[in-house]
Amino acid sequence: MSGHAGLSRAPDSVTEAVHLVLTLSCPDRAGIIRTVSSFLFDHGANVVESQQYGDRRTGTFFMRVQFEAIGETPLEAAALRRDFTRVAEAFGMTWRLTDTRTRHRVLILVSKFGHCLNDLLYRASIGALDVDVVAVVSNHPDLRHFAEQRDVPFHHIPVTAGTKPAAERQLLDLVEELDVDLVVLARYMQILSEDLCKQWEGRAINIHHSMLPSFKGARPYHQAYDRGVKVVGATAHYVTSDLDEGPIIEQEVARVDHSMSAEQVAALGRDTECLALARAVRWHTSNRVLLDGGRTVVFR
Ligand SMILES: Nc1nc2c(c(=O)[nH]1)N[C@@H](CN(C=O)c1ccc(C(=O)N[C@@H](CCC(=O)O)C(=O)O)cc1)CN2
Repeated sequence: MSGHAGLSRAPDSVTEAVHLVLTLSCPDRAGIIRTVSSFLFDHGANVVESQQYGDRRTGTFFMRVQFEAIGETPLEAAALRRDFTRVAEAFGMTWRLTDTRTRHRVLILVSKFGHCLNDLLYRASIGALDVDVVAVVSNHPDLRHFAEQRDVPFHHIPVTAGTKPAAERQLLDLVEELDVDLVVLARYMQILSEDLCKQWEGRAINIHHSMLPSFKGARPYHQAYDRGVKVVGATAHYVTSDLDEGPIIEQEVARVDHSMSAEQVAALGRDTECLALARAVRWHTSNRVLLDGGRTVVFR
């Protein structure tokens, strides 16, 4: 999994508009926006989109700037990165510079429920998600056809209590071998170890089938149905070692009522899972999600 703060892969086309994206966070102070915009102008860049947010709670400033070259002279990402390092150091910034033409390599983890997998594969196949799904991995064989019918390699890595460490080693090796940028847990029903969560920090997204923090853990739809909820929903969040506690990226809900069966409630919930997860993957792979402690800032 490429973890450096730069371009993860040389883009495969020079015909698209070259848009670079700079994301940053730092202690808030006056002059950040002026400094960044002057830097970009001085380096021949024209800003096409800029969003920023100052978190009064933590005194942290967040910014996402998307920019292109002014005129015909192409932008030099390496030179921009070298020169921006000085600016970043002066402001104590955590930052990343990426190219919108670089496609994230995504590995999808599933168990036996295939609705999110199918939705992600379809969206990727029609370009609604600008990602390359390089593999599907499951602890069960059931969903092999979903992957292979879309020409995506399927790897069956069974997991039992006794084999979990070896299975995670296999998974880690596959992620490294395929140079995966993002792991998506699309109803993967295995708890990842603390070590795996550390290695994939900020690069693994899970869909939980409830509106967290409500109904954590197992069988959340049944918990919600028994509680008599009037909305059912799903939460896409980054994976951490604290189950279902990772920073929330997106949530979606659907209205339910007393006349619906548990299966009807679950069916509506599954639709919200697909929506929440697809949005989270889209925003993450567009570098629109920034970590703000245990929360996120999403420049949608
Ligand atoms: N370290 C983390 N791992 C996982 C997370 C997470 O947030 N942190 N999210 C889960 C998904 N999930 C709920 O959304 C979930 C999955 C599995 C379990 C669970 O109890 N699994 C059992 C095995 C169950 C089985 O074999 O069918 C276990 O792993 O012992 C609870 C919640 C994905 N992983």
